[in-house]
Amino acid sequence: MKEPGVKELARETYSDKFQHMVEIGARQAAGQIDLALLMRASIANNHYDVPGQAGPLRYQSPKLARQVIPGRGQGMIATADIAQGELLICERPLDLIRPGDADWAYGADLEEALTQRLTRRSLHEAQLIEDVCTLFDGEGSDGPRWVPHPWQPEDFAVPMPAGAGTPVLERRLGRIVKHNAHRWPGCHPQTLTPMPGLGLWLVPPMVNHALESDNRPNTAHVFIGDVMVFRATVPIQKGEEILDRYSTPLADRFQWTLHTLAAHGMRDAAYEAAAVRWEEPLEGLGAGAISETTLSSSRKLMLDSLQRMESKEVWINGLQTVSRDEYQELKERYFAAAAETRRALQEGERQELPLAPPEVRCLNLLCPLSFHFEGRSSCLELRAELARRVGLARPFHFGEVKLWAELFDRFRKMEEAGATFSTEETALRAEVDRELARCANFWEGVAQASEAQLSKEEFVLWVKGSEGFHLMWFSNFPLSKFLSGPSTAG
Ligand SMILES: C[S@@+](CC[C@H](N)C(=O)[O-])C[C@H]1O[C@@H](n2cnc3c(N)ncnc32)[C@H](O)[C@@H]1O
Repeated sequence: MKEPGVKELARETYSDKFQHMVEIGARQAAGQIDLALLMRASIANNHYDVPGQAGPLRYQSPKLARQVIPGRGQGMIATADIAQGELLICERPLDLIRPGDADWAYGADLEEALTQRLTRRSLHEAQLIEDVCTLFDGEGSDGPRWVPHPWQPEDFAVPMPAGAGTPVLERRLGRIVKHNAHRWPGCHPQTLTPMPGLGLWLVPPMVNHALESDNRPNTAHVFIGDVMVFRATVPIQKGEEILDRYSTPLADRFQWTLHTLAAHGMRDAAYEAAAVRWEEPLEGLGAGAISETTLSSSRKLMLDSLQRMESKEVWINGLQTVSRDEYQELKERYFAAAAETRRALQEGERQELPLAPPEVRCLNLLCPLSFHFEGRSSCLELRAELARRVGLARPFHFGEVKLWAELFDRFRKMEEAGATFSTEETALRAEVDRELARCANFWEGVAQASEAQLSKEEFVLWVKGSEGFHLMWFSNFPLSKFLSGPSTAG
């Protein structure tokens, strides 16, 4: 008689639910993960996590392999060509500290709290600690560095990791957390105030950081509840390294990124040189790279105008400290500099950052100023410009997704409140719809909108639940003022 396979055995022996789990497991092992289902499940669970029935979720594409990369420890290499949009990693955390947990507190040292948790768990969870100890601990030797005690027949429990419960293991776990833990974008369920957590995943930390000299990252990630998902943002050829970036394209100071890198023991000469070019001091980092090039004249003009505006401390002293002429000048100079960047990107030149922190500051400042001087239409346009620039710099990054989703939400709320739209606003709304659909199709994993399972509204609900909308002035500007504010005439 033929031995039953796992599925048959499950069907005959266990409940329907167990069989369902086995089938989900089989599908997920092959990468057939229903991302729309996960997004819906995460919405239903208040974005906290996805229910266990959604599957075991430790998927790593068979086209990825760990390899030693000179100067970088280990990294992930493509062992076959990968198409844009392919799912690379989909995984639940090994551990995650979230708001509401006993050891979470606003402003608490979450790295320390996570280390303490892992130390406690190391006393009785050998598999967990074996997994954790495959991660980079900052000391340079490659590969797994934990050896279990050999099991003896007289042992009455599973083998404990060598050194479990000792300060030596605790210190090592601390180093592993420092180098591999990931900020988790949580928010208060009612107020949507950001309340980040900190987690440790197994496969995502194998992805190294793309330095400026590496070209742009070829992957991006999002969180669906507690699940971390990576997709290829461009086609990746066999042999290429999979690279993300440990920094946000929305950083409005070079320092942000430089400190993130420093925390990882890394420096990026090209990025430091860009900071020098854009006249930001490299505080606390010692001598940085010397920039051999200077800013192009259009960027220099934009920077001069921005610095003049910033010296007025507009965020403290109010928008009225800026004259209409000064506003117009900054806007024109921004668009002249941006046109140069777009041209260079189209021609494949990479002399300047695709989005520099002063440009982010400039757009963040122009957004309220445009409302003040020109009205709603212009303000929406400048917010969309930020989304476009983030999309150019880091396509499909969650920052881009969030900006389009927020604009979609804003337009919908304006419509619900009875707003009528100008011709420009109608055209902009169509662009927002298209861009949001592009982002949603990418993360849901469908080729075109007609195959999507989630409506745009559901997608936005998922995006909003993960961290909320909270980026600068626009996010906090009340809808009512947008309905009754300055007319769209200049
Ligand atoms: C999350 S781990 C990445 C995997 C790690 N390379 C390994 O061997 O397991 C992060 C650490 O990898 C190293 N790393 C990542 N990207 C790098 C890069 N572009 N250049 C040098 N080191 C890098 C840094 O030491 C960083 O703290």
